[in-house]
Amino acid sequence: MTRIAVIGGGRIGEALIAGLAKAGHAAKDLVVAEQYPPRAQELAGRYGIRATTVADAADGAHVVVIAVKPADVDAVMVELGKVDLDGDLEQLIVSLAAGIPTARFESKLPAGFPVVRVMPNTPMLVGEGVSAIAAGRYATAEHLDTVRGILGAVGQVVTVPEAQLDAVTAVSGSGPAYVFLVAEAMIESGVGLGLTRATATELVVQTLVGSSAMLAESGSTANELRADVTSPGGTTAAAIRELERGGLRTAFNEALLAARDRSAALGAAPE
Ligand SMILES: NC(=O)C1=CN([C@@H]2O[C@H](COP(=O)(O)OP(=O)(O)OC[C@H]3O[C@@H](n4cnc5c(N)ncnc54)[C@H](OP(=O)(O)O)[C@@H]3O)[C@@H](O)[C@H]2O)C=CC1
Ligand SMILES: O=C(O)[C@@H]1CCC=N1
Repeated sequence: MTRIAVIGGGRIGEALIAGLAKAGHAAKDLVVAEQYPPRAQELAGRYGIRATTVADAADGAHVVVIAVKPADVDAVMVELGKVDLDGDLEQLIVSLAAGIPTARFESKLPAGFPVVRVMPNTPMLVGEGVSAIAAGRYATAEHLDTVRGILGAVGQVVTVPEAQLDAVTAVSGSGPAYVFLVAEAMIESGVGLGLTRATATELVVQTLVGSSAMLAESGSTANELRADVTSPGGTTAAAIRELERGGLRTAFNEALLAARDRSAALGAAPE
C-alpha cells in the first residue's frame, strides 16, 4: 500500500487522515508530522498512526502531503531539504496549500522532482470531499493516477490546469464554509420564528442533505430544482424575492472573487 506522510496535522491534515483511515488505508502506512506535540499525540492516539518529525515522516514515504498553512510551506521545504528524498521510491510531493504554485516547490527540490498541487475540501473527512488536482512540470500521468487513487478514496477528484486552482479554491476549497454559514443563518432564522434550536437544526440539516442528494442524483439543474419548489405566488417566491433584494448573487460573486484573489496573493513569491 502507498505509504503516505502528512506534514501538518491541522484541520485539513486530519480530514485527510480520517478519511483515509475510514476508507481502509492501513494505519501503518500513514504517518503525520505535526509541530505542536499535544496535537501530534492526539492524532497518533485517535488514528493509531505514527507521529514524528518532518524529516523522519518523509523518509521512506511514497507520497509526502504538505498540509501546512501557505506561510509555513517554505520552512517545511527547508526540513525536507535535509532528507535524502529517494528517487528509487518514486517519491511524490503533493501540496494542499492554497495558492502556492508547484514551481515554488520544484525550485526547492532536486531537479525533476514530481509535484502535484491539490485543492481538497473538508468533507473528505466523511468520504464526500471533492479535490481538484493539477500536475507540476515533472509530474507524469502515473503520478496523477497515484494522487487520484489516494483522494478518490475520500471523495471525487477532478483534474484541472494549475492556473485554475485559485478559482477552484474559491468554489470548493472554501465552499463548505459558505454552506455552513447558510446553515447557521437558516437555523438562527428558524429560532427567530419560534422553533426550538433542536427542531430548527434538524430541519435545516436534513434540508441541506436532501437538497444536495437531489442536486447530485436527479439529473436536473439547480435552477430547475429551485423552480420546482417555487409555486407561483407562493412562500418560496416571497422568500427568494427577499434574498435577491439582499443582493445574494452579487454577494456570492464578490465573495468568490475575493477568495480567488486571496489564493493568488497567498502564492505570491515572498519578499
Ligand atoms: N482547512 C481547509 O478547509 C483547507 C485547507 N487547505 C490548505 O491546507 C493547509 C492547512 O490548512 P489548515 O489545515 O486549515 O491549517 P491548520 O493551521 O489547521 O493546520 C496546519 C498545521 O500544520 C502545523 N505546522 C505548521 N508548520 C509545521 C511544520 N514545520 N511541521 C509540522 N507541522 C507544522 C500547524 O501547527 P501550528 O498550529 O502550531 O502552526 C498546524 O497544526 C493550508 O495551506 C490551506 O490552504 C486546503 C483546502 C481546504
Ligand atoms: O481558508 C483557507 O485559506 C483554506 C483554503 C481553502 C479552505 N481553507
